Amino acid sequence: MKWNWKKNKSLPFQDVFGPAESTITHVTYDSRKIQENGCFVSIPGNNIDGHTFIPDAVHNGASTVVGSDRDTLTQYAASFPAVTFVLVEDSKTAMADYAAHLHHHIHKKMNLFGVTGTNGKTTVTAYIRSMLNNLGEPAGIIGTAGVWSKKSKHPFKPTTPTTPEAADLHDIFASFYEEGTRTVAMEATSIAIDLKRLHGLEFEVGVHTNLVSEHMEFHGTMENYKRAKLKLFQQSRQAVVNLDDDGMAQDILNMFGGPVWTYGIRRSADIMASNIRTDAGGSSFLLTVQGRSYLARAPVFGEYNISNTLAAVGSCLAAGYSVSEILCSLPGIQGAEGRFQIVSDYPGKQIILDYAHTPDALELVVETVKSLPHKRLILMITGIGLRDPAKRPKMAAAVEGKADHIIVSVDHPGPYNRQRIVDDVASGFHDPEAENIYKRKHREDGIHKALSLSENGDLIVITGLGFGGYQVINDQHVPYDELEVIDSYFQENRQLS
Ligand SMILES: CC(=O)N[C@H]1[C@@H](OP(=O)(O)OP(=O)(O)OC[C@H]2O[C@@H](n3ccc(=O)[nH]c3=O)[C@H](O)[C@@H]2O)O[C@H](CO)[C@@H](O)[C@@H]1O[C@H](C)C(=O)N[C@@H](C)C(=O)N[C@H](CCC(=O)O)C(=O)O
Ligand SMILES: Nc1ncnc2c1ncn2[C@@H]1O[C@H](COP(=O)(O)OP(=O)(O)OP(=O)(O)O)[C@@H](O)[C@H]1O
Repeated sequence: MKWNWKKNKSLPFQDVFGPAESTITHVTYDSRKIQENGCFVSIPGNNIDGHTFIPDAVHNGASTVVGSDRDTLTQYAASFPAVTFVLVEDSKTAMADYAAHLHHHIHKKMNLFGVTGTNGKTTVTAYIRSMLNNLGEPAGIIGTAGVWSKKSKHPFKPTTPTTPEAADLHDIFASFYEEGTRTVAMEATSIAIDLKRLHGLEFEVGVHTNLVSEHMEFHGTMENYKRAKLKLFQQSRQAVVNLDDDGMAQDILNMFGGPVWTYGIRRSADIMASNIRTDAGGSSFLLTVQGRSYLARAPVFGEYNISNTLAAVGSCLAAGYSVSEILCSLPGIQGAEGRFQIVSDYPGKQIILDYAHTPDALELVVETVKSLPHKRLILMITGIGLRDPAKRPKMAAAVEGKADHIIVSVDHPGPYNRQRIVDDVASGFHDPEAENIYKRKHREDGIHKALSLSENGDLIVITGLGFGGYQVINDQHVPYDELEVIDSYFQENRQLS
């Protein structure tokens, strides 16, 4: 696409140096991804200033370089006269605007659901996707579980854990649109919102799950964290709000002017669930929508997943589906990988994998599994190197005395000392040296230890960040496959002491 920077008034910028016209085939923030006729957006990062990589980007074929540092751009414009240099006030918002322009603002033709909240985002997006697909509306998801169109997993290589950078998002929307997936349920994390990855998007529905303390290492205070999440609702036409949540439900209701569907189990709301009964195949419950009740069934476990189901029901109601259509789609609802995933490949072993990585999430999972038949409960919990260290001992406190054996291990150590992370978690137990507590510095060893402790009839519950395809070790994304790790135990029948 040829861009004439001076003539096209819809492209915001402050100044242009070099040729006023440039050909652009892709927009990216990473010089290593630049190819012929790429538009490189230099972003001042946490580690290094993206302006440093301008020569690399030009060498790799950039026709256009965007940045916010006037002096640097004018210097490079003199060295590379064939390249267009575009000065902007804010590189991140410019990147979102330019990526949208490159793809002819296709996002405006798409039906976007944005899900925010501390816990449950991935699950709710997966539920919405499966319900809409069951209802005949091709829907995809974008989030921690990866990028899935209606058909299959997208070959997108993530550079962020959950919500991709704006340039990547617009590429994904374009490829979804091309293959006929016009509806997307995506996770809208507070960090992504603060870092303007969602700049310019308009959501048909903004969905809220809950707000408890998380990501303090980024936001610093709960107020900042909440403020970031609230911004999603400034970009949404309708809202789905969990009234059971004390963290931010009322704040959304106070600020939001559009149509709202509220949901809740403990508090009166537009959409409610009661009389919840769980069996080996899932849960049955009374679904009440605006005062009328219906018998509903869904293959989900635990009250929190009923709550997540209500969020998905609210999203489908907001999208215009009737209650009877929704009731038909509920039995086909599907969760995301690793979210209360039951592994039934190994006879005699009952294994449940769950992404719980906050103290609250951990408590809920343990409460839920306790209602399933079992002899002993063997539980693995983790401390996350790359997240707020203050949370680590709280993970132990959340489960103390609630399992027969507890294994403490590590997720995403990053550059941090593994032993320190394990010890930080264990310090939350009254007696960190108790004989039913085992410390393992590597997730793989923790899982093998849990399996080696188990006998027939025991329930093995492995929690933490085992899904996503990698673990961050130092500054490397090292490939990691949870199911392979489990399988290797049975292949080797290894017994760790
Ligand atoms: C805090 C944060 O969001 N960091 C993201 C940010 O990294 P950074 O600011 O450290 O980047 P940097 O290393 O200083 O580099 C600066 C710029 O130079 C560029 N560069 C760098 C090297 C090079 O050779 N060429 C080049 O052009 C980089 O692409 C970048 O644009 O830009 C990188 C490139 O996109 C991201 O990979 C990185 O996400 C890291 C991996 C991360 O962990 N992000 C987390 C905090 C995050 O975003 N999490 C949220 C919430 C998760 C959840 O709760 O579920 C999420 O939405 O994922
Ligand atoms: N509605 C909920 N309330 C509380 N806890 C929940 C809820 N839904 C899920 N959880 C717990 O949180 C864990 C993570 O769930 P999920 O991946 O859906 O959340 P998330 O918000 O996407 O988290 P992340 O952004 O960190 O990936 C689950 O495995 C479960 O233990």
